[in-house]
Amino acid sequence: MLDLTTLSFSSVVSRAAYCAVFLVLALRQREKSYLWHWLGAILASLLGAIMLTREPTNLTLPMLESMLIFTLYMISLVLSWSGLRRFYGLHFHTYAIVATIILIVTPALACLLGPWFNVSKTAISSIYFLCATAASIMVVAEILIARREDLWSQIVVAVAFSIYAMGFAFSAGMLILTDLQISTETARVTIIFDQVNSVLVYVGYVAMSGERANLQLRHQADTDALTGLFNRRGIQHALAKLDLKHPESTVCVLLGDLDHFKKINDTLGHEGGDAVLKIFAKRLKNLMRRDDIAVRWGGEEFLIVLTHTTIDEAGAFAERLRRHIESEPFVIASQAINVTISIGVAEIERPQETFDKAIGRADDALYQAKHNGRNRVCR
Ligand SMILES: Nc1nc2c(ncn2[C@@H]2O[C@H](COP(=O)(O)OP(=O)(O)OP(=O)(O)O)[C@@H](O)[C@H]2O)c(=O)[nH]1
Repeated sequence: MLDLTTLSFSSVVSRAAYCAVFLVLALRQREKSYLWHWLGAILASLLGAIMLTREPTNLTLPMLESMLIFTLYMISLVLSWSGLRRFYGLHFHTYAIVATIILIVTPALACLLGPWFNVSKTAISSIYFLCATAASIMVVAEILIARREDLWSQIVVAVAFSIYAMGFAFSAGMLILTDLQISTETARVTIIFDQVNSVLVYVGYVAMSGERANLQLRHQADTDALTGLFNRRGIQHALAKLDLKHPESTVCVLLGDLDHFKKINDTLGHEGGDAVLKIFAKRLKNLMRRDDIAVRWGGEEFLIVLTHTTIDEAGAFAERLRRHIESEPFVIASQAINVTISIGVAEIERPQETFDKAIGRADDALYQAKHNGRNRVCR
């Protein structure tokens, strides 16, 4: 069986190692403020763990040292929470700041004032455990209730803090309701529990950061930087996500090409042409439903995939888009420019026809539209 000193020592060493990892991460990505919060959280708990190596049950320590340890652990929990808020890009409301200050200060005040009012060390510890429970619940709520991002790794952190919350609540309950004294055995279990759980938390943070960076990279690789629409690579991923399993569901493709774009470039310059492309993409997105897919297919050519849409509905959509572009001039650097679009429409003959073939037919229809005088829709 491992003795308390060895367990406390390993707790300090593992926290020191995580500090080193987070320091490197934070220094490499200084703009990511959440990494600094989490580094602070680990540092505070490292200092707390160092202080506890002297007396892991924290019962015979002088009150001032106990106060410091409780404060450090509360700071660590609060920084975990604030780091999460920064991670999700959220600001701190005044009520949340007040709540966190209360959580940090309460156990410290209990340590300071407790002896004056003959409050036992056990009761003071239970106040700390109650505050720690509240802080852990705040972290879990931040992740689970808000569900701001679809990251699997955040579930690891939420589970770890749920276990912390239950552990803290259990400890507070035991201290309040029973005569339980913090024995060597209790301290041993607590340190092992904390050791395992803290690994889940810190590895979870690193995984959250990595998972999000991965998703962002994939998003960038799939997206056209100028318009924010999918690029040719992205459509493969977008199509894979679509529910096309039902053979009855009709899918249509539209291929649109802005008319005389070369002239627009000649008039406004390349940057002006870029601005036209951006505005067009914005207007297109405003007309689309959630499941529709828009792709920048080439320079001024756009592919639109409409699911659960018949060819008549797709034709009507194309006509609506054409009129919307024609009717409202594009304003570029205070200059109003009339823009028109030609669109070819085709329905994918499912299940035998491939997307490429249907796009080929939409391209033929687009050619027809250009050939017939532009600013029109052809099937
Ligand atoms: N500003 C800008 N221009 C682009 C971009 N990609 C392609 N172009 C320009 O778009 C123009 C396309 O010209 P064309 O293919 O001749 O077609 P068009 O002038 O639109 O004529 P029609 O399609 O026949 O109506 C070319 O001048 C390209 O340089 C881009 O990302 N930004």
